[in-house]
Amino acid sequence: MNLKSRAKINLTLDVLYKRKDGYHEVKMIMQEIELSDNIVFKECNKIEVNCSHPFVPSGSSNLVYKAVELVKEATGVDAGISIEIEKKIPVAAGLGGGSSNAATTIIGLNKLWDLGLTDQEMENIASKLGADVPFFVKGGTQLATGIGEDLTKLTKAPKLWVVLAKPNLGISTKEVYQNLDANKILCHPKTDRMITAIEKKDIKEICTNVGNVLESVTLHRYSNVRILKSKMSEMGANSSLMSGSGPTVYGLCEGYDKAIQIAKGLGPLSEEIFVTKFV
Ligand SMILES: C[C@@](CO)(OP(=O)(O)O)[C@H](O)COP(=O)(O)OP(=O)(O)OC[C@H]1O[C@@H](n2ccc(N)nc2=O)[C@H](O)[C@@H]1O
Ligand SMILES: Nc1ncnc2c1ncn2[C@@H]1O[C@H](COP(=O)(O)OP(=O)(O)O)[C@@H](O)[C@H]1O
Repeated sequence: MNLKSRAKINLTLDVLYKRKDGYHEVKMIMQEIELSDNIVFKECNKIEVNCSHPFVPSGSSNLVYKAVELVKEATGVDAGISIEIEKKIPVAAGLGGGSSNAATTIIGLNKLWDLGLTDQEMENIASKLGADVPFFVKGGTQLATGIGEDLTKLTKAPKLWVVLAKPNLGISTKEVYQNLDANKILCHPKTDRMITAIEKKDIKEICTNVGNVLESVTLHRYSNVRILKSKMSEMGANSSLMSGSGPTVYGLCEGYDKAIQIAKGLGPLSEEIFVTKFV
């Protein structure tokens, strides 16, 4: 069996405060995009996870392996599986690639092993793997609160094209959060306005209200992320923003031709550029 494992971007990402457990209380709107990895499931008598990408581990430290173990633990199934991850989503990029692979694994095993798990049960398993993992069980457009695991499905957002540019550096989410002072955030995104804009399918308002407080950490440290963001806007994207903890920057466009034109213009500045769209 083959399943697509799609990436996400954060249309908004607000941090409300740092919690006692060290995590940050967030309020963010996540959007699933078409860019995807391919996950291949094959019958096997033990757990095997392979990925040929140089920065993604094979074997037991891959999030997918951990997802298989958790599904087995939660359901009592005694079976093996061989999983191959064909990577296209840039790694450590703010696009949730590993989280998506883990959620797709839970969904895949639910089908293959005929487990009858509900979405809620799959989200509960997913939340043990990482803050971003539960989002990918249902995908689409969702409001995420808590550390990212309290989810509310929103109306499907209107179709927008997305130009992604990933600078040649990997970013640790943990480090970005550690370098954020939640008490000194000057400008919080207007999440509620974004929700209304999505409900009304108001593209202009959606593009006006994108915002990510983690930009204050990553843009400050890396000039190439700053440059990519301003170039996207200069070249005519309706808006541009860093996704998650970065360093990927995205530009939103109403038309495919504009998105392609921007992607071509960014060529010399970034090795990994994709044109994709909202799911
Ligand atoms: C920033 C976001 C936005 O969507 O995405 P990415 O940039 O990773 O794609 C997420 O909050 C990332 O979610 P995820 O990547 O699953 O995070 P986890 O593995 O659970 O946590 C990694 C580390 O980030 C910090 N962390 C994570 C989530 C959160 N709400 N507060 C935190 O402080 C913690 O230090 C944790 O040890
Ligand atoms: N299946 C996986 N796909 C991608 N990265 C993985 C996977 N399993 C473990 N990792 C590790 O998780 C880290 C974060 O990767 P990723 O999920 O792509 O980040 P982000 O959420 O910032 O886009 C990487 O350094 C990688 O080594």
